[in-house]
Amino acid sequence: MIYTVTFNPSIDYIVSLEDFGLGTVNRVTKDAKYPGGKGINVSRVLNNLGKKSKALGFIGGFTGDFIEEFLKKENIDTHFIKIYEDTRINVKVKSNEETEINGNGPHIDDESLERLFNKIKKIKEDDYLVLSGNIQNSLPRNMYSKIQSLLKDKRVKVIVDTTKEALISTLENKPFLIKPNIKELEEIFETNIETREDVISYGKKLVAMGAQNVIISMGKDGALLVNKDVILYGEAPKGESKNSVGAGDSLVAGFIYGYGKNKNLLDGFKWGIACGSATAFSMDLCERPLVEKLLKEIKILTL
Ligand SMILES: Nc1ncnc2c1ncn2[C@@H]1O[C@H](COP(=O)(O)OP(=O)(O)OP(=O)(O)O)[C@@H](O)[C@H]1O
Ligand SMILES: O=P(O)(O)OC[C@@]1(O)O[C@H](CO)[C@@H](O)[C@@H]1O
Repeated sequence: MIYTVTFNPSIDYIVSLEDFGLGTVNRVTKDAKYPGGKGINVSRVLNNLGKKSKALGFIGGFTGDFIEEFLKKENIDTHFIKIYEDTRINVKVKSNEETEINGNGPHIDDESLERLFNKIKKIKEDDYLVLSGNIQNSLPRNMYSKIQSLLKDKRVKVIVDTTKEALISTLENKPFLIKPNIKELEEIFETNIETREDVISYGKKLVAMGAQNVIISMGKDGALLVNKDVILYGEAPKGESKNSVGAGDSLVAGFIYGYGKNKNLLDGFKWGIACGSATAFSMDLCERPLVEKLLKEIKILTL
């Protein structure tokens, strides 16, 4: 079974405008609301590919209800812990450029946390666990590392997609996969990344620090996969970008789906890039027919 954990889900309120002006009233031409948060996006893409997962995390208030009902309608298995405060709303402005405004999110009390830990302890050998997205500021930065420790005696494949200390603290427990984008890689190493060689060299450092596999996603420039044996580069297909929100989560979902078929990294990488790009070319998260079409165009090079 694949479990996704979203500590800080959101309603993603997506607004399209002709020109976005600061300090003035902006009128939208189109808007939409989707359940968001990185783990939830992974569960939704897996579902679109025809693969079941269980979505775990914390939701609260009317915004939390919206998310749960939306996911139930899509037939996604949810096991959320209900908390007192409202789930956040993240605003995504699509105009000449994309601008995102992400909320802080609600407080998580100790009892709710304990309830999540108890669910996670039940995860079995050979299951997958996706720990994705921001953890509320009131919680310790090593929260994902603590969760890994709950499973240390089981061979669970842990996938981590988050930022800075929260990500770094998971490396000593040897996650199966981490997926920083370039900006996140720059933040981790407090540096500017200019060339593909830079990306590879920082990817190798993350492997030396404990990650079994590192996929660095690079938007329209595709992605690099680095582990102790190989360096693979996957070119992204060309197309009109409609939405980059969730492209990285789609890559993670595609990877798990493709890898899970024959435990083959190359297949995982191809499916990952196809799903990421299919989401970039869609208004919502990717659907299987476009993913299958793009899959035929993906070229992987061994560097
Ligand atoms: N404009 C684009 N054209 C083609 N493919 C794209 C484009 N943007 C993203 N992709 C695909 O999606 C993958 C993930 O994208 P990206 O690097 O933007 O992830 P991310 O920054 O983690 O996204 P997010 O945080 O919004 O989920 C890329 O590796 C690529 O395959
Ligand atoms: O604030 P976080 O947890 O870092 O990111 C949250 C978020 O931007 O990530 C998803 C896209 O990856 C969106 O659905 C959601 O709004």
